[in-house]
Amino acid sequence: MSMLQRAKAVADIARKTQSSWLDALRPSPALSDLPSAWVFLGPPGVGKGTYASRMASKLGVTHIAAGDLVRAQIRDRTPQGLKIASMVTAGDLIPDTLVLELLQERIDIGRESGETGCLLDGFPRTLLQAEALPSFTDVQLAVNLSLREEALIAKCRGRRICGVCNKNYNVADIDLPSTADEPAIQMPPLNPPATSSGSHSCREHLQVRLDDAEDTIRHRLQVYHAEARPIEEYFRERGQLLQFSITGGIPETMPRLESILHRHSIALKACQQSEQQPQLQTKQQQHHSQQQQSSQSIPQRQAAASC
Ligand SMILES: Nc1ncnc2c1ncn2[C@@H]1O[C@H](COP(=O)(O)OP(=O)(O)O)[C@@H](O)[C@H]1O
Repeated sequence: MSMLQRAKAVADIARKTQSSWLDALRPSPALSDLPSAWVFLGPPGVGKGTYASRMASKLGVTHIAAGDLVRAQIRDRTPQGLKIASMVTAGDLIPDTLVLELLQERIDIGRESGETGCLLDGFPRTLLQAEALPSFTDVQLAVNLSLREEALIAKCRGRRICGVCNKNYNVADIDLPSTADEPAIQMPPLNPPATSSGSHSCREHLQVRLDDAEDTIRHRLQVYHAEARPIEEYFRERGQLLQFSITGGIPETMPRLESILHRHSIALKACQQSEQQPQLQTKQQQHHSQQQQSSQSIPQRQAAASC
């Protein structure tokens, strides 16, 4: 085999391995005709949008950010947008009925264009929203991101958005030592590229969100803490809650998140398959699978619990 042939063979194997890895990672096909969904929970500034959007583009599924749907209404000065602008600027939540309407509309448009799965971020934010979610998506997993409070505030203050393409950047350079109860955190800034990629240079269009003023950030965190517990409980009771603590920047966090989601997805798919053939499982097999479950990781056990 020539050097070139060998290189091609290696590249082929790498491509196949990568695509089967991605296939396993993708949200499972929904059991109903609703789109399957993973939701990304967590406080303002934790990086829900960053990780959900990167994960979605990696998996080829849609990323839907509730905050973007809300801001589009304000930007387009729709009747709803005019009603909610001051609530958003003050850091308050907008009414459940309105956010549910916006999400339902977005999911319907996606279904018409053939979308079968999505990663949601910034939704649900109240228990009522969590309870309403199964009427329009097949929720399979809730990834609950967490990060030290000082880092959350620094990240919200450092957030910059490109006014042209809506891409998120962050100028905060976070380096917090560990404390008795908290891990050290190191997060370098995420600056826009120095050169323009395509039609514009993000560097020239960076904007600060009105609700990223320090007082408003603290208020948003209070609002988050007031609503978060019951939502986490809701998903925990269903075996769908996956806790994920962030301690570093994107290059360190993304592979860790991918690998935990990968394990979770495999377990969930195995679970769905066994659900489709429950009658084939003998008592002996059940005993064997119980033994295996006790050595699974937390997400695998959660997935098993949810099936
Ligand atoms: N699910 C939701 N329910 C109610 N209000 C929402 C929801 N999602 C977004 N909003 C409104 O949009 C604002 C911005 O949301 P988002 O972009 O997700 O920011 P962050 O997660 O940084 O607070 C929120 O402070 C709130 O006013």
